[in-house]
Amino acid sequence: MSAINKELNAALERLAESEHLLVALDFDGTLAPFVDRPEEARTLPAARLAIERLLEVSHTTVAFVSGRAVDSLELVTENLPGVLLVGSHGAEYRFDGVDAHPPLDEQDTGRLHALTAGFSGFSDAHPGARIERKPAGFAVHTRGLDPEAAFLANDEARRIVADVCPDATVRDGKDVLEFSVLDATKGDAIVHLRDYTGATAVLYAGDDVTDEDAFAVLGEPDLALKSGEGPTIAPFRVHSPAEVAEVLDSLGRLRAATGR
Ligand SMILES: O=P(O)(O)OC[C@H]1O[C@H](O[C@H]2O[C@H](CO)[C@@H](O)[C@H](O)[C@H]2O)[C@H](O)[C@@H](O)[C@@H]1O
Repeated sequence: MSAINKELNAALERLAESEHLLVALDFDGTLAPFVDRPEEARTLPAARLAIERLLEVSHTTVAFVSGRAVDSLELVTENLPGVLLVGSHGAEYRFDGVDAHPPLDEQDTGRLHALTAGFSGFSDAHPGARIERKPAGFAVHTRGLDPEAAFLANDEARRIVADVCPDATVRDGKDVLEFSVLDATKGDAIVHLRDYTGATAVLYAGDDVTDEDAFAVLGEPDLALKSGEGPTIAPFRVHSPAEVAEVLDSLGRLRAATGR
């Protein structure tokens, strides 16, 4: 059965007619199924093919908007030329080969050092919990741990941060707890991307709580698509990265059929 119902199909048809379309996509859980080791995640082949087709259509821009550091995002998305990259939940940009790094001032740098020092013995105390470093913070991964070990790791991580950097931005994700000295959001990223590309309409697809910030800045000409379970303000929902790929494929075909 198709993931695209009548209402979603009508919304895609409308979107395909827009003058300049921005297709902005979260990565983990949206384009790529979850795996235990973040560096091993990859875009589903069907999604990659659909994105490559969208990239061939004129007046169409594709962007990946992720919580990952931009280097990690580029690695796991296997360097698709022409795609704009946003990392660290909106704090890092790599557009057309040009990087904009987080503007860490002296105070932020001090807070980042305090966080790093605070977590120095963490991995030894919590075997199996993995630390992923990012330019403005890091993530504590607990995927694969038994629930009690995950609870203890998260509990201690929160306690350390409350002690050494109480005003850090804390994000609770899917088997991951993240800390950052910056507070950029994916909503900021969409505002910036819309401005940079001159897009007249945006499709944003995402699966996690941080994607709600992106959905929140979408308006009448746009389309918000939630992937998977959980509460959302997005009016449309599909159930898996495979279904996101189906939507992207359909959008690409509709857009190409407009003669662009
Ligand atoms: O905004 P996203 O692109 O969805 O990134 C959110 C976080 O995704 C990654 O972690 C998640 O995916 C991992 C690989 O499948 C999985 O092992 C982990 O449990 C998930 O939480 C990434 O490693 C984080 O840095 C991102 O912030």
